[in-house]
Amino acid sequence: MKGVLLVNLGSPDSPTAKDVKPYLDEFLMDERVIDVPKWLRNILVRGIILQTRPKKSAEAYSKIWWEEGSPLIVLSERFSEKLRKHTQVPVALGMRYGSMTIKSALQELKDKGVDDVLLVPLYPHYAMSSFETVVVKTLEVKDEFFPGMKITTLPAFYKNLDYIKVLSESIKEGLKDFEYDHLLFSYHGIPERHIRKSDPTNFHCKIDSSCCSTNSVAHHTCYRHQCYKMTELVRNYMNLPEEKVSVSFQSRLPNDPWLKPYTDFEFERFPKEGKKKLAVVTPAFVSDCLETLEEIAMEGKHQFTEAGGESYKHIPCLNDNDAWVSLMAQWVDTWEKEHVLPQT
Ligand SMILES: C=CC1=C(C)c2cc3[nH]c(cc4nc(cc5[nH]c(cc1n2)c(C)c5CCC(=O)O)C(CCC(=O)O)=C4C)c(C)c3C=C
Ligand SMILES: [Fe+2]
Ligand SMILES: [Fe+2]
Repeated sequence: MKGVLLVNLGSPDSPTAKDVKPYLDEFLMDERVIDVPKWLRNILVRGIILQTRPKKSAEAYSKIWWEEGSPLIVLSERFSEKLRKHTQVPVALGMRYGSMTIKSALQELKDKGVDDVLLVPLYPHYAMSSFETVVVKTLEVKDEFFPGMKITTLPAFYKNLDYIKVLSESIKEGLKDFEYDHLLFSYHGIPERHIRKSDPTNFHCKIDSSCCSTNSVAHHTCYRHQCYKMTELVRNYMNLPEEKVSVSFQSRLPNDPWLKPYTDFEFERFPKEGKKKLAVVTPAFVSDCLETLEEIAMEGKHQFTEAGGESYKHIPCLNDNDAWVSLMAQWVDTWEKEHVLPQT
């Protein structure tokens, strides 16, 4: 029998340093997130980052935490609940890190008689630190605890035209009562090194202005290409002029070069260039989370207005948007009945 496993990133159990620390430990000790030899990762994460970050992160989480819990978890649960109403196929939700594990979600499916699973990493783009680590972890859990299960993965859907339509329509809705002179697509950043590591040709991705727009097999795993492609497709769908839209990358850790331009630098730059009414969309995330609600909606607004900006709006992620739920249900049903995955 077929079933669906949705997997998102995860959150700490509460916005306290005590709960944030083990969560960040699991997250940052992932070899696909901090991709250095284990002994060095130990020093960097446990010896340096975890000495100070949990307190700082807990303060940030406190600002966005809801009565029902972490926004990312609550919104992912709302999405799963709605999806269950739209499809006959059993749906379970797990998180890559934290206490809502992939193992318990697979167990939930197994208890319902499921042995053929569609794995849906809740990320529109491929990156080794997001999409790939979900796939690898799920296969590890399956091999160890559910060896009889079959797992099929839904590919990254960043350029699926139905998804582009749903995303664009939700952006249009978010912009309805807001006059803007620039629309910024702020994607989660990754270290530049990750792009080179994920390049199967070993030479295509130079992270210059041209590689991501020159056709290559590398694009299947090039996060940067996929972010620019998604932006272009949304811009075309919305019929916006090229100069009214741009891309940036947010949320970096110190010491490494990460994908540029950096979102916080753009917030400082835009007002000086006369872009004083800014709308920001965060399409690397399907659900609002710390990175959108605190870093963009709160901190970003502060940075932009301090730099001379006049008006600012963060457009929410798709969350449990009805059209998004229906599209996922359509993908699930097509896979269940026709064994076909969506075109990407
Ligand atoms: C090396 C560090 C990190 C990489 C690489 C990275 C990639 C990456 N992350 C997401 C999605 C999310 N990240 C979130 C929080 C978050 N991310 C990092 C570090 C890396 N992410 C940290 C340290 C944190 C924790 C918060 C903090 O201390 O600042 C979240 C939000 C989680 C929540 O509970 O709300 C999401 C979502 C993607 C998609 C990605 C690669 C493309
Ligand atoms: Fe992250
Ligand atoms: Fe590229």
